[in-house]
Amino acid sequence: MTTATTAAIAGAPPAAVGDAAPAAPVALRGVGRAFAAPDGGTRDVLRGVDLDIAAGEIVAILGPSGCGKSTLLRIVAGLDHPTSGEADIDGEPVQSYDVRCAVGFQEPRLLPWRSLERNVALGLPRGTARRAGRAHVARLLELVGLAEFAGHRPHEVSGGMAQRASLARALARNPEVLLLDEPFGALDALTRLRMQDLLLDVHAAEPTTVLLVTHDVDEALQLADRIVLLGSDGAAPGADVRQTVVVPGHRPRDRGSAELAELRGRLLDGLGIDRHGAARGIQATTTIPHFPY
Ligand SMILES: Nc1ncnc2c1ncn2[C@@H]1O[C@H](COP(=O)(O)OP(=O)(O)OP(=O)(O)O)[C@@H](O)[C@H]1O
Repeated sequence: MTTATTAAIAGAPPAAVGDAAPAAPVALRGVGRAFAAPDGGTRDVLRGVDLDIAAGEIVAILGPSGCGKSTLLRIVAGLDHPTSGEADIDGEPVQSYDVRCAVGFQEPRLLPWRSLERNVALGLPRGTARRAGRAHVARLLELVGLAEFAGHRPHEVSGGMAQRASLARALARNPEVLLLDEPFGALDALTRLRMQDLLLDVHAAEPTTVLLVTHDVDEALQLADRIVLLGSDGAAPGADVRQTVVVPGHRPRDRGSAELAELRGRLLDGLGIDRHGAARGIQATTTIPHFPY
């Protein structure tokens, strides 16, 4: 067990700020989640999800819209709870609002009246000494290329810069597990590519475990060690792991490689998307269709 985990469980002070980010393995064992349905019954969204993520691994989750990707991420973060099964981090069950995790969303969710620097500082573990906290925030702003904009407020910077500040805020916690829910989904195509490269730089500097939900097959191929396809077998309601794909090659990968293009095709097939479009009246695209309940 890492120092930070021990601290979280025992209520002891967190690991010193500025330590290399720890990384912990994540295990999902038979995770199911049902929600109340309008007819008074329940509706299975996830069922029997089994997944092991190694410490420091980047795993991308792909699946049709509404299949339960965000729900799975929330369960790992302790923001939601499974109806069956369990989620563990470093062999210990996830707790409510688990302090071992940090979550990044599609929108930066920065406080508009605070400077970027003070927004990033919000992510520091409770009880961080002021001077150590300042130094850590400065290092993170440097890492995400915002050192010169530390004093700017969110409305004074671009959407991509705000999202970088949001990533720095998530990292400020020194998370063992970084959970990213479509973190670049709202950005323009070019900024999105830059952010993907930045995430790889950040991961090289702070090799934490990353679980990334994305709708973008190419993004998953560029960033992940493994891609997990969530979906339903059609026989029973609810989604589980349909396929796990190891992405070949070292990061950063050649976005134009034939090997990745072939894998992209296979993933699109797995998602039920016709890559040539016309045959089934669907546009060939990397955008993923809605989950059929
Ligand atoms: N708190 C809740 N109460 C009831 N239903 C919920 C709740 N949270 C999620 N759901 C339902 O669970 C299903 C899965 O939602 P979730 O957001 O996890 O899917 P997703 O795969 O992330 O979707 P998308 O790709 O569109 O973001 C949806 O049908 C959603 O309406």
